Amino acid sequence: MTRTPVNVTVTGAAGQIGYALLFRIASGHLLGPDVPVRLRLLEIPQAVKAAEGTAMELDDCAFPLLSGIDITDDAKTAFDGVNIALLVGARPRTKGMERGDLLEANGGIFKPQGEAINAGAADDVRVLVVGNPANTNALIAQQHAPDVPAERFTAMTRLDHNRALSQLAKKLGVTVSDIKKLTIWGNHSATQYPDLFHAEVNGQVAAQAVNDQDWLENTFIPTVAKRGAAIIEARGASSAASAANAAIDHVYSWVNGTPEGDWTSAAVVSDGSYGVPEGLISSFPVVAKDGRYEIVQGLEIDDFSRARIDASVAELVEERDAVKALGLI
Ligand SMILES: NC(=O)C1=CN([C@@H]2O[C@H](COP(=O)(O)OP(=O)(O)OC[C@H]3O[C@@H](n4cnc5c(N)ncnc54)[C@H](O)[C@@H]3O)[C@@H](O)[C@H]2O)C=CC1
Ligand SMILES: O=C([O-])CC(=O)C(=O)O
Repeated sequence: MTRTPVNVTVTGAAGQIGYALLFRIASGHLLGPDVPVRLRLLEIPQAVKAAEGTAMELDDCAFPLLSGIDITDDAKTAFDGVNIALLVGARPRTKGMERGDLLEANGGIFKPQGEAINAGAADDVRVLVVGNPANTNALIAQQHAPDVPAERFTAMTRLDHNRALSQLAKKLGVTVSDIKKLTIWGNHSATQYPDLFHAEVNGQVAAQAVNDQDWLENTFIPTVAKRGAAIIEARGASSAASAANAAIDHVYSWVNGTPEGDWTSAAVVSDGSYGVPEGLISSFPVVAKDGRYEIVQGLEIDDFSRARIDASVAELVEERDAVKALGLI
């Protein structure tokens, strides 16, 4: 293998998503079957030993594409020369914690990580934030990386997108490959809006193919939007393998492009499209071309969709204002 390895940094590497993610990165699913990778694992000091255990297992897989693993508890070291940064580690909400406390605790993580990316990342760095609240954590990191083009900071709504594909495919008795142009709008939270009015199923508008407004409004949207909580309820732990899978999908699409005639969903920095305030990191329909995510333009938004997009964006504005008030951005 003569190609220079791509430096991939994973934060929260010893966590449950990290465990589901690292083996797939090392086996070539993140970037492609001919791209060697070098892994950097960032953890808090107490979890470095567990990350070392995962690294031992990665060694034991003898992945031909894995050219090395470094483990550190220092953000500067972790992001030095990084090409792909997967920010998974975050402070989970614990009992009695208010939303503001959670935002503040995560500010303490994503501010220094943004600064470290600004200081040392490779010119082509691409950042995906998975750790919740993902959109606002991405905003905090992005705001502390002024030398990195803002478009390189994204947050993950691909899991919501994949969840919506599966729910719709089941309802219509089709396969997920029959569905195109599905969109998740807004925040990765229960206010998100999975949109079937622009989606197509074998060429027909998905909402028409469903032809059941009650299902769309009272079953489909809440099932997708509250799926994270349903998984926690069923599994006793939050989504891990499906979240890792979505992170792989997000980066793979970003680097390798979305198929002609289709798009996907990602939370990207708003340029003001669809009335989403400029600078917010909000989910949109996006195509990936030449290594860039671009917001799909020109979709007509009816009143039903408008109200739901606006509600989710309003929540993002609130989160942004809260982290601003805390001095985190
Ligand atoms: N955007 C999305 O669709 C989804 C997001 N998530 C979020 O992903 C995050 C990770 O989930 P899990 O892996 O299940 O959590 P986990 O608790 O199993 O692992 C998190 C890891 O992050 C580490 N960590 C904490 N602070 C860190 C720091 N400053 N630097 C580096 N590492 C740090 C912890 O030591 C821990 O090992 C959570 O915030 C979760 O809510 C989960 C599922 C889907
Ligand atoms: O809901 C959670 O805490 C985890 C999450 O983000 C998801 O599964 O979508």
